[in-house]
Amino acid sequence: MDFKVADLSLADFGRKEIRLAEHEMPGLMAVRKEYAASQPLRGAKIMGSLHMTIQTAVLIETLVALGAEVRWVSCNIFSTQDHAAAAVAVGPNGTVDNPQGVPVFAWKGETLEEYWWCTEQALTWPGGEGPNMILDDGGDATLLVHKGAEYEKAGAVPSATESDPEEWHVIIDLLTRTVGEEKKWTKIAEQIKGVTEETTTGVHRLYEMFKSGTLLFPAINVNDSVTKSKFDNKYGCRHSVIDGLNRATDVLIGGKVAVVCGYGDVGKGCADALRGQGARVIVTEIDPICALQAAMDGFQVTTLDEVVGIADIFVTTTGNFDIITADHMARMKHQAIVSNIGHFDNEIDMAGLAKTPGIVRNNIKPQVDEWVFEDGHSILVLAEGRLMNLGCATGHPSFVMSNSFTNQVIAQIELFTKTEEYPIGVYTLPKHLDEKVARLHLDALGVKLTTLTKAQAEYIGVNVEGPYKPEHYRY
Ligand SMILES: O=C(Nc1ccc2nc(N3CCOCC3)sc2c1)c1ccc(CN2C(=O)C=NC2=O)cc1
Repeated sequence: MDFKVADLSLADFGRKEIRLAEHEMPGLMAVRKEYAASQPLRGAKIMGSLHMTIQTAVLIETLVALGAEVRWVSCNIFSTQDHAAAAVAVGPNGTVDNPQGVPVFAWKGETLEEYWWCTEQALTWPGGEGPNMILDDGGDATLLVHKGAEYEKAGAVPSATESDPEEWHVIIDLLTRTVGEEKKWTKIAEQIKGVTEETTTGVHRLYEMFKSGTLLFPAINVNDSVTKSKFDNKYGCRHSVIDGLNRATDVLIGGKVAVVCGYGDVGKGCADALRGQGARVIVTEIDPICALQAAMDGFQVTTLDEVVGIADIFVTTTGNFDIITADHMARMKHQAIVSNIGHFDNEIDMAGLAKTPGIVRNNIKPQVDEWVFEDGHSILVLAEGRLMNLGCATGHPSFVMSNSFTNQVIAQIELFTKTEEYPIGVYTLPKHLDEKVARLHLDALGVKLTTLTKAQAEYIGVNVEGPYKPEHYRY
């Protein structure tokens, strides 16, 4: 059994939390049942690069239940939950003294060198062969295979592009050590039937590679399934923005003024949650359609400059940068709370804040800093301006991840069993499979669907069993 985790003795704790998470991940448990007999992933050798959390452990063990061999790493050096990694390595039938689980190479707080070493380990089966499927989040596994093959083809160090990670030299060092006569990476790339990609960052990289003609195998863009991104963004953040605020500050949200910057799916979820806690929510927006939606949903919509001095809580959700500047923060109320839950870490100008004359940073506890201005007033910044639902809480809850990960399993089955239907390119799942993911979650919420009559179906031009909407439909 090859694996590398922080502490195998955490496996029992991890196993208990995996068992609880399974109850909250009905989509994954349903596909285990549906495909138990047919074993559609028999023969699949899946390398996964996705945050090694309790929820991901349920995904991994679902892939195994469908017949796959799996090797796993986390796609972020900080995101591993060590008890989840330990439980995956030991497995449901193993023991700490006799691990019988999945080879996993992940621990919280990896160095960049360790991170890429883990990725290479998970891409290398005993005997030197590689995977025939990749399950990626952010595209690092796909990147390493492509750069290795490029290196071997050119016989020279591949060039970095702007979407390549800043630790480019680490990758080159690894490749220089591993490329060779046996064309390790070329053979790995040739064996891969396809990759399924979880997030926008990885999807962007895939479209770039396809556009430049360098994509070596087909890809399914899981991110753009409605039952993935809409649920992550709206329902995941609706849950976790409150979780993050409470764990970080225990501040009473009711009666306070909360500003939500951005009214996309993330902003909609956050505004709804904060209003639910009794806050008076004010929205800022650049887009007239989103602004009109916010107004029609009963929120005041104005500029940050107008309200920066009266608000108690700020949440940025825009996916843009410098939304809250150092000047904004200097003008905020004493002990205003500033947080970001948008897609990247640069929505709050932390560098500008740190350069403010006379500013003093008091760390209150991990992920909570008080920044004291010269005039004596202070603000509380969460997670150093990074994603507060991950830094201060545990990200999206299991039920939301069940939607995302059921898309992943269905996409893996689709690409592995129907490879010939997917020439090199980047695809989204057909709508009937997106609808299938939703169907698999309805029983757990007590939903009873209504059935169209044949006449009604003909009337609106759909099949009784769906799909029910045109491709361009916006839910
Ligand atoms: O990124 C994730 N997590 C994470 C956790 C801690 C952390 N600490 C950091 N630092 C930065 C430097 O200073 C030290 C602290 S960065 C960081 C990131 C993450 C994303 C999606 C899911 C998906 N998911 C699940 O699997 C279950 N719920 C989810 O949302 C998980 C983790």
